[in-house]
Amino acid sequence: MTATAVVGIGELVTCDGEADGAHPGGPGLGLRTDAALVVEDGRVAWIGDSADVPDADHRIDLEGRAVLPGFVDSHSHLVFDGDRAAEFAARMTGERYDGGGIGVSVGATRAASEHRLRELVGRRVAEMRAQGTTTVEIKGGYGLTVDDEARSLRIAGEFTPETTFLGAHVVPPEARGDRAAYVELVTGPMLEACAPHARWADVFCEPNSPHAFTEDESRAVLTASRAAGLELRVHGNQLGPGPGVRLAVELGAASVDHCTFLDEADVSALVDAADTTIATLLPGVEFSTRSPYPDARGLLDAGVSVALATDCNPGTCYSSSMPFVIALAVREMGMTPGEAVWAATRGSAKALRRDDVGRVTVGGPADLTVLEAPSHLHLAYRAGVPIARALVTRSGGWVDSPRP
Ligand SMILES: N=CN[C@@H](CCC(=O)O)C(=O)O
Ligand SMILES: [Zn+2]
Repeated sequence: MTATAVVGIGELVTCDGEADGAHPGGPGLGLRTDAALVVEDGRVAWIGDSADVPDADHRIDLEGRAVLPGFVDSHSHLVFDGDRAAEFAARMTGERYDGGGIGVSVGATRAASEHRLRELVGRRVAEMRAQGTTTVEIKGGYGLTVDDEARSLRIAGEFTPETTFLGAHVVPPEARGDRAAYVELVTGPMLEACAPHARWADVFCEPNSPHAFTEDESRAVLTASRAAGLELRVHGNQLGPGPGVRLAVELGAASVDHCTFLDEADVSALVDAADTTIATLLPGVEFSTRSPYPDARGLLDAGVSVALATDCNPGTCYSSSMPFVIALAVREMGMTPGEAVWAATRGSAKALRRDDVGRVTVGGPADLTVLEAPSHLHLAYRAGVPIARALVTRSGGWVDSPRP
């Protein structure tokens, strides 16, 4: 067994401390200054003051830098080919997003070779890790045939155990004449082919898009997926008010993502379900679609469990950066820097029903992010500056990344 002492940590954020308001009614940021930890075979073996650190085989002196739990990005769509930058540019001059561009990515993804898709996903995952993300969820959803969805999930599974079946992303162009037949395909042969490669099932439940799925269609996909052994997550209330949040809570989904347009009943459903269903906010989407931001402040004050993720995808947010998301959460959604860090680590881990990642704890994996800065406040303060990187990672099959 090899032990590495990491000393000189100016600020250690464990997200495993006494309640301090970083999360409604839950553990707090657990801040320690002048801290050290010992890592043995990829796990945290000791946490304490730098002055008390035990002997170890190796020693890394971080010279006052801050250390956080590795970011947990619980919502991404990394398996795609094609470019939709022109769609983004059109939105910046007033075009509305309605999900129609997903068909463009579907065409390019179907046409790509397996080798190329694997390379694209690998590059995107590396980009995430270089910005401090150590756990990632990856959805399919740009294949939309039995074979193309199974292929996407097989590739995603090479990078993470958190893979999500999203055959119900949109109704593909060739199926538009018969939506019911497409839902039957998704709940039948496509689910059967994909379930062995997925932990989760998701659906784009959105009555405000002609391309996405109604409440009844979404319920059919989610209940069939649950019966096939998958756990549930939902894209809900992204483009306008709708049934997504209530459906997610009714079915005990782990997370309902976007939550941009909520009414009082949605918020109270999320408060009641705070231990089960996390509201995952994706402010990079509002940035990239020029939409109003979700009311994170109101949700936290009401007692909703909130997570943050990138939603990295070619349409609504082609950013893989959790630090960018944290900066938006602080600047645009009224979250404190501490709340935003908690939501991007422990909160996002909860959205994946993971208790091992998203916190720094003795016995847990040494999935750590180190900042080129003395405190977590700098993530929002130095927006756009690449100060975060993964230090040591083990979860999801990722390997060690070098010390800074
Ligand atoms: N809304 C559904 N899916 C993605 C967008 C996908 C796309 O436009 O390519 C999202 O989470 O925003
Ligand atoms: Zn999404």
